[in-house]
Amino acid sequence: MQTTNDVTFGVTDPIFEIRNASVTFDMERGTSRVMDSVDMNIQRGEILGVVGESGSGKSMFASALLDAIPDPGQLSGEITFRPESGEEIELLQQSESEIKQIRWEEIAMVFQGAMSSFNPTMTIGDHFEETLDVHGYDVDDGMERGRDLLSELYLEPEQVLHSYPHELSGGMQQRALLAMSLLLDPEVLVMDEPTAALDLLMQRSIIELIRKIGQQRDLTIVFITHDLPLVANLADRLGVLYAFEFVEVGPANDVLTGSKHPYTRALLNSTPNLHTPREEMRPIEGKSPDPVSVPDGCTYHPRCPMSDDNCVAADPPFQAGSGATDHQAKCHYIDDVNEAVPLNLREVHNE
Ligand SMILES: Nc1ncnc2c1ncn2[C@@H]1O[C@H](COP(=O)(O)OP(=O)(O)OP(=O)(O)O)[C@@H](O)[C@H]1O
Repeated sequence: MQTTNDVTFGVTDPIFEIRNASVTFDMERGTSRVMDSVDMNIQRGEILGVVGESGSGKSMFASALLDAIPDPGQLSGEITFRPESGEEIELLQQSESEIKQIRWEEIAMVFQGAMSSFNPTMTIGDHFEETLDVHGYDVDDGMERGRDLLSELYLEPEQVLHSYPHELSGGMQQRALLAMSLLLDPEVLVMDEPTAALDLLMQRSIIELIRKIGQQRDLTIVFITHDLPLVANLADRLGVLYAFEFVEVGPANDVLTGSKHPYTRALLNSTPNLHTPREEMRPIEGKSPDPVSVPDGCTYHPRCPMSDDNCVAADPPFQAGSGATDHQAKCHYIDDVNEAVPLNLREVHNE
């Protein structure tokens, strides 16, 4: 068994290095720790899929990458952003105005439900112009770029720019938001459930567009979802969140076909095949932990069929087993997991 403190996860050119990042909220009933000492490296140009159940901390992770945790949450630790050119930036040491500049210009974010990101009284064109203007970009050049982006996303530029958000379908709104997020040519796109409100067909077509645009523009994409089948066909690497921390990280194919953590395997087993619509996925047994009182030792032990006294007593470090260190899981028993939690997926592949 290879225990490793190597939390680079084999990433050779990190655009983000996240170390010991935690988010806490002081609540009446105690401190709620909704991100728990997270270490993660993100490779420049990759698509990192972040998956986990509802409430596992996915949105907190997304917000942390922009130092945009909602008040009164407290974000601590180190988040180093290494742009392609220029000096590395310690995100948590930037002033509010410096962070505002980095957001959209370097790191853009697309959330679920485009409607909440658009002002209903402004046309899409007004939004584009305002974004360019606020960031001091040349509006004419920027609008030209905006038109190109809309075309690349199979939208009719003039029609969309002159429309109010409610005049567009959900899929068109989400693509217009995607174009707006790329208007200032960011290096990183953080997407938090960007397709959740759309029907399956539209989700698939937007995923294809995200993949194409990411490749063309050397974008680094962090794609956050509770929908494993959706991200399985998109991500280069997967990070699986459970109880506010990553429990497994690795190349997407390795995680999908040879997952090392019993939680990931339960998640995969709740997905009959990776092309199944979400309606057919089964929830996994047990309840996810309350962030005010996460279990001692391995946080998954109350739900884990493999757990023993050791799991109650000691929080496992990341382990690579006999495999490469780019695929690791936080479990004491990664060498036994194949037998203890067999995968029942009929079809697992990452196209
Ligand atoms: N403003 C807040 N104050 C206190 N706790 C919060 C706040 N926002 C979220 N949380 C808690 O933080 C934890 C993680 O939430 P987060 O939204 O990151 O989960 P998630 O995995 O994105 O879930 P979902 O898939 O449902 O969006 C949850 O327990 C949630 O209740």
